[in-house]
Amino acid sequence: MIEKNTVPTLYDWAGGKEILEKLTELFYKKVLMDDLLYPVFKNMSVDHTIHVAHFIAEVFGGPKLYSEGDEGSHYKMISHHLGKMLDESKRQRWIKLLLESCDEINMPDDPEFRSALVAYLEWGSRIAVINSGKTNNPLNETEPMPAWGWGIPGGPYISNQDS
Ligand code: HEM
Repeated sequence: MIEKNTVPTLYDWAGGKEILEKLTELFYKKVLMDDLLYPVFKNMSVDHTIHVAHFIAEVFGGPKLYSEGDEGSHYKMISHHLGKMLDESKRQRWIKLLLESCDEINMPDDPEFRSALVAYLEWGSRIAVINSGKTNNPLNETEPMPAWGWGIPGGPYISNQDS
């Protein structure tokens, strides 16, 4: 049970680094078995799976696993999407497989967490599609990493029993 006056980060509530690494490991297994997404990801780098976990971890308020640990940046992440020519059908499949993976590894499914998670995935994936049609990176190299929070709900679900 969480204290009412201490709101965890999305990263902590999700289960931290281990759960996010487990999530992307399962997700990219599904991606590589998917007819629509296999051609997009068949040449992905060996570090891709772990880098995406670390990127999301950092955006969700965790340690700087991507920008410091992996020497990444928001600019570099955007660069990876340039010219990939993604479209809405690929984006929707990507989201579907990711959310299926969340359920299969029993990530928190309270309304507040899933609402914040889906909002972030919608935002990030739509930006990925937009940038995939470009050849030049629209960001400055010094652009900070995005940061995501709970939004209006303000924190995870607390049942009436706990109040
Ligand atoms: C919230 C949404 C997304 C996030 C946070 C994200 C994150 C990332 C990151 C961190 C990388 C770089 C990995 C590295 O440093 O090695 C990357 C690369 C890439 N992403 Fe995304 N991505 C998102 C959405 C998408 C979507 C919707 C697609 C396709 C449907 C996509 C396709 C790719 C591809 C093809 C690469 C390059 C893989 C490689 O060649 O190594 N991404 N993404």
